[in-house]
Amino acid sequence: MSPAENSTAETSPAENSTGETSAAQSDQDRVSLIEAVKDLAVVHGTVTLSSGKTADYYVDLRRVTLDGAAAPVVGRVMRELVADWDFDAVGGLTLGADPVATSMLHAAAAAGGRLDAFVVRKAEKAHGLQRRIEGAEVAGRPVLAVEDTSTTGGSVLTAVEALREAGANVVGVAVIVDRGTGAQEKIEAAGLPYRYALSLADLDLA
Ligand SMILES: O=P(O)(O)OC[C@H]1O[C@H](OP(=O)(O)OP(=O)(O)O)[C@H](O)[C@@H]1O
Ligand SMILES: O=C(O)c1cc(=O)[nH]c(=O)[nH]1
Repeated sequence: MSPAENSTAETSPAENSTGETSAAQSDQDRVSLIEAVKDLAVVHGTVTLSSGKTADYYVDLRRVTLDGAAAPVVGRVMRELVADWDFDAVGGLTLGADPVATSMLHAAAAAGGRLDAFVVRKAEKAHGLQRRIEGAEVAGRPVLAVEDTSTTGGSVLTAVEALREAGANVVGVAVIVDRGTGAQEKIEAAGLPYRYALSLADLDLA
C-alpha cells in the first residue's frame, strides 16, 4: 500500500486524505452537536452560575463532552471552528475545558495530524512538581484556549492569564456554547479573537 493510500485508510470517515472535513460532514456534525446539546445538556430551572449570578437554565456540557458518541463530534466541530488559526496545543481551565481539549487532540490524530493538550489548574499544585499547567509544555508555543461554555468569560481568562505568565502565545479563545452574556466583549478586550460553535439561538434558548 502506498503512503497516500495508507494515510487515507487511517483517517476517520469524517476526514479526507488531507485531514480536512468535508462540507457535508461539517454540516452533519453541527446538526448532531446541536441535537446532543439540546438532548443531554440543557437543563431548565433556577441555577447559580460560576460567577455567582443566577440564571433560569444551565447548559451542562460535561454531559456532551464526556458522552462516547458526542465527544468525537465535539472534537471535529471545534477543530473546524478554528481551522484557520495557527496553534499546536490546546487546553483551558479545568474541568470544563479538559474534555474539549482532548476531543480536539483525538480529532487531530484521527485526521493524521497532531495537537497536544494541557490542563490549567485552578490553583498551583502544592506537591509533586507543583505545576499550574499540566501536560504539554506551553512556553514559547502558539496555543488555543478552550472552554465548554462561557458566561462572563472569567474562567477562560483565568486560563489565558496563567498561559501568558507561563510564556505561551495564546492565539485565541474558542468555546462550544456562548451564553451571550458578555464573554465575547471581555475576551476581545483582553486582545484575543473569540469564536463559539453554538449560540443560544442554535439551542432555541434565545
Ligand atoms: O464564563 P464563566 O462566567 O467563567 O462561566 C463558565 C464556566 O463555568 C463552568 O465551570 P465551573 O466554574 O462550574 O467549574 P468546573 O469546570 O470545574 O465544573 C464552565 O465549565 C465554565 O468553565
Ligand atoms: O456560568 C456558568 O457557571 C455555567 C453556565 C452554563 O450554562 N453551564 C455551565 O457549565 N456553567
